[in-house]
Parts: sequence; C-alpha cells; structure tokens
Amino acid sequence: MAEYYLLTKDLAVGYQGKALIHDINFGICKGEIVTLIGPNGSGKSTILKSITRQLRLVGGKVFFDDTSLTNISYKELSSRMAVVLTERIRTELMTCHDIVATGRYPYTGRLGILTAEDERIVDEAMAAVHAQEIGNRDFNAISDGQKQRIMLARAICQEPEIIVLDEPTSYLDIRYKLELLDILKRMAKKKGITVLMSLHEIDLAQKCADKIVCVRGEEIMAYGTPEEVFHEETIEKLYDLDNGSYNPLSGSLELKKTEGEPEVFVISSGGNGTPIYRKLQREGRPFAAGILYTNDVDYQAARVLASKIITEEPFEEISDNTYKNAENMIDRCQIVVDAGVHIGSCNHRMRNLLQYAQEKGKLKRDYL
Ligand SMILES: Nc1ncnc2c1ncn2[C@@H]1O[C@H](COP(=O)(O)OP(=O)(O)OP(=O)(O)O)[C@@H](O)[C@H]1O
Repeated sequence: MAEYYLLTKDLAVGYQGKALIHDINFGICKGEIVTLIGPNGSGKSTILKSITRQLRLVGGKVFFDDTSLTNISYKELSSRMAVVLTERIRTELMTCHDIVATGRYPYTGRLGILTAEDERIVDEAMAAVHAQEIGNRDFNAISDGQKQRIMLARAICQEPEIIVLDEPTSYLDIRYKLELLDILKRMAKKKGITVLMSLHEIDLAQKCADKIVCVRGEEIMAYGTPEEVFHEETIEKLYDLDNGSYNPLSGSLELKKTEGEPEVFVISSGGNGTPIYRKLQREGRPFAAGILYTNDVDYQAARVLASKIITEEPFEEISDNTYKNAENMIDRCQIVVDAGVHIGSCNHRMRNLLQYAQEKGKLKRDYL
C-alpha cells in the first residue's frame, strides 16, 4: 500500500489550460481529515473539482493509492469517492430518500434496483444526519441546510474510501455544523475513510483537521498540522486581515481594536476583564487594561482589543515602574473598572492600585 492514500505531485489547477495555482504538493493518509482554508476566490473549489475529475488537470498528477487519477475510470472513481460540492443539483420530483438512495448506484445493477441491504444502508445514513422525517419530502422544497444534510447522507451511504466536500457546513446551524464534523470524524477514525474538504470556519478546521492546506495566490501558502499552521501571522497573512485579528489560542476572530487615548482603565485578572473589553469594543471606546501578567487569559484578549496595556512578567512582584505606569493610567482615564482581580502575594500591590482609584473617585465595579 502507498504511504499516502491521496497524493498530489506538482499539481497545477485552473481553467482553459491556464494554471490558477501550481506546485500543489500534499499527501493524505488513509483515515486522515485534511481541510483547505483560504479567502474567497483563492481556488479551494478549483482544487477539489480537479481532484474529483470535474476539471481537467492543468499540470502534475494526483495519485490514489499509487494509481494516477487519469488511469482510474469514472465508474471506479464513483465507487471509491463520494463528492459533496456546492453546486445545486437539479432534480425533478425526487424525494430526499431518492436522492440519498442514488448514493447506492455504484453498487446496484443497471436498473438501479435497491436490495433490502441497500435500503438498510440508506435508512442508516438518513438517521445519521437526523433526516428521517424529511425522507418523503420533495428535495427541491427543503431548506438549504436540510439539502446539505441530505447530500451528506448520500455520501455516507455510498460507503466510499474518500469523501470530498466543498464548504459542507455553509448552511448549517451550529448544532448541525458540529454534528457534521463529528460524523466525518467518526467516518475517518472508525472506518478509515479519508476526508478532504474546504471550510470557511477556521475555528472548526483547527479543531477537526489532521492537516491544513492554506490556499492563497498562485501557490499553497502553508501546509501542515493545525499546530503548525494556526499562528496569528499565518492566518492574518492568508486572509489579508487588516480589519481585525486572529487569536490562535481560542481560534477566534476579533474585530479591530478601538485606537486612541484610553477613556476607561479595566483592572482584572483570570478572564474577568474579557467581557468588559468586548463591551467597550462594541461601544467604540478606547480603553486600557492592566496590570496583567502575560500568562493571564485576559492578556490574550487585551493584546488585541485594548489600546494600551500594562503588563508584568508572570509570577514576579509588580515592579515600581509598572505600578507607577498603572497609577498614571488611572490619572489619564475617566473611569476605572474593577472587573475582579485575584490578589495573592506577587500582585498584592493591586490592592493599593484599586485603593488609589477609589480615592480619585473613579472606581466602578458594575460596568456590564
Ligand atoms: N468556470 C470558471 N472559469 C474561469 N474561472 C473560474 C471558474 N470558476 C471559478 N473561477 C475563478 O477561479 C478562482 C478560484 O475560484 P474558486 O471557486 O476555486 O475559489 P474558492 O477558494 O473556492 O472561493 P470561495 O471561498 O469564494 O468559494 C476565482 O478567481 C474564480 O473567479
């Protein structure tokens, strides 16, 4: 058996023989989940369509288990690969059950008659996506999210070796997004099915993929494990983020900070400050945060949301200099918010700081 179930070698993809992206080199082992991420129009669908043989390769090769894609017949490919793409499928008077059952066609005879075993597999696939109750509905008369789940059920009952999905979560609510990824994870880890998909939700990609392919410009910008790829600089460069930022620790996106002279100084620790930072951010008020140890969870949020931040090294006593800066910040701000600080032996000077704010008549405890 080949080292990789799917391997691209110097692959170039595009339209009318012109390469849009070239030098695409990645390998996917059996049972691995690989996710393509990247901005709109970067070429994720083009790569998926090329691998699923809906577009002619512009250059290079794709191998399935050491066999070149071009040497695999469409019939063989359809029994090994299930494809869930974004294009709307046009159907006339087909029920959801009928659509799912077409996933069994590679296994049925020429008349497409389903055996009892096929029917059982179809029912199981419908149950896996919680779609039993819409089985008799016209496929054209259900919601986009329901269609997406039906197309997944169709792919499941195809019992493929590899499943290729283009933005499979785009119309799903949060419950079904998580459920879809859970189903794919089980298919990959329990049944050894290889999964290749594109996702816009980078937070989910970070949590479910074994490998990430970052598609941007003419070449693959990065390829590796989520730990290797999900760094602030990589994600901000991939999406040209100048109107916000990416927090690799939480996997979340933050809106651009409100710059300017701080109006409010938030004193906090241990995550107590973060809801207040977000409220101030929504209100468009520039604020300062401190005194934060750089290993405090509030520090991660303050770094990207606060216009000024006063920090101290973890487990160190608060230095004279840092303390003085914090007092100056109290003088500069109109309001000081005590969001809740855990005070111990290292940061005992926080007591004095809060006292100072109280004396200045600026201390508030209920900003939310
Ligand atoms: N049939 C086509 N002929 C020529 N160019 C096309 C065709 N389809 C897409 N393109 C172009 O190819 C580029 C990549 O498109 P593609 O759909 O692969 O991007 P994507 O990363 O999947 O985007 P999105 O996140 O918006 O779905 C875009 O510039 C797009 O306009």
